Amino acid sequence: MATLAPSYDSTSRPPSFYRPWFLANSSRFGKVFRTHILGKPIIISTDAEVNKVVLQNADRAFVPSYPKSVIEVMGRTSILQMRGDYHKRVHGIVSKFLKSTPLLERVQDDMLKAMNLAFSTWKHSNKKIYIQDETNKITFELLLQILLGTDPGSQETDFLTKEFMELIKGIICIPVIFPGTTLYKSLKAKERMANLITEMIRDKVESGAYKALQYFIDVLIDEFYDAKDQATSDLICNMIIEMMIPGSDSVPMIMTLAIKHLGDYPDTLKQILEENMELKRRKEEAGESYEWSDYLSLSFTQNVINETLRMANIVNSVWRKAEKDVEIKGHLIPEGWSIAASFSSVHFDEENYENPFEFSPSRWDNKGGINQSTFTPFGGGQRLCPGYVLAKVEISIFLHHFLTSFRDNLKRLSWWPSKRN
Ligand code: HEM
Repeated sequence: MATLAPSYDSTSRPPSFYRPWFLANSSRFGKVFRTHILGKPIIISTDAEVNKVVLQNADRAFVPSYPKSVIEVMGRTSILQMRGDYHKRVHGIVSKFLKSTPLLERVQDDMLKAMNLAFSTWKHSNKKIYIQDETNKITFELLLQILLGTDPGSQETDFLTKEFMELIKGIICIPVIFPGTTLYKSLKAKERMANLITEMIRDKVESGAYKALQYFIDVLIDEFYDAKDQATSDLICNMIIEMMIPGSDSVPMIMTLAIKHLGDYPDTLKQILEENMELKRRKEEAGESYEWSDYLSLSFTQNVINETLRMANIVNSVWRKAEKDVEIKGHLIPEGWSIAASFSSVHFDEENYENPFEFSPSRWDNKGGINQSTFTPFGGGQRLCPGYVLAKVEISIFLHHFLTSFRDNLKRLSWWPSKRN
């Protein structure tokens, strides 16, 4: 019989659960301090209020600043490179699509199908099941469905998944483009993905199928495609591929860590099970099927997700560059300097959270209006993550069905690492 493990085998990364001691204790060094990294002047902020000003002034005083390899892989026409009104327009299009009710309804159906398939495979497997690898597969195939409408298990899905694995290696690497280097191979993989997506765009345009506006590719064709301008097709390809980068690893990481925490804290597991079993009972008694919004109504489950987001810090800081001298709370950020707004530090700061290293979902009880400066797992301001509703819906659906349908198998969970002291 299979055992379930939360984390990873030798082919995937471990969950990003670590204690950023230095950053969490950085107030000892001052909450905003100056340093140099590779000779470049950098200001690191671990102050919630300073971070908030930085986030809210993106594009006016501060512009996003990323390593060269990220810019190469994401592309010069990436949303990260966009500024001003154009960025606002594109961010609005992405955000509207990812939050739309028809999309979330489809996500709930598709996820349920993918999870049922996974459960039946796990039940009959004798191997150890790695939750992170399994959720990676489920959510990446789902993401491809959302972006392009490709079916899980189809040739296109397998091709794009394989090439994406090569592409993602180029995100953090030595930025040298030369045959054989990681970045070169990554960009070649991106080219092969773009060729396939270009064909899909052509088919959609010729058949008019994009007019149904079902998938992200459809929305982008409708907004940007111009048959006389090849650059518009390239732009669409790039936007689709770049969406796979923030959309891929982040959601499975939170699913994995939520499950790991539930295994470590039996009282929390009991409480979340009761809440989810109650919803399942209600649905069965009324003979109703689930709506995507049902999952978000589970308040304790949302507390567990928020607490996991607080501690996991998938995006542990964002980087900006000052376009002019800016003074925040008496700290001068000179023009041309980079500033790293550290979310991890704020999330683990005792001034903001009591016993910050304790996994305690009940700290979110009755926190309807979550503090916008001390809780920023999805960033904020104009660059607030456009995928945050989708992410929360996917995580909530996963937790509900994992806990309720796969309940008898919870005892087969084998944790690594076990609870840290
Ligand atoms: C738990 C899951 C996720 C977390 C924690 C997360 C976190 C973040 C954060 C912190 C930012 C802001 C970066 C900055 O200010 O520079 C961001 C931006 C972004 N995220 Fe997410 N994200 C998640 C899931 C997703 C998903 C599922 C998608 C899409 C399918 C997505 C798409 C994006 C995009 C396109 C941006 C860039 C927005 C812009 O610059 O205007 N994210 N995300």
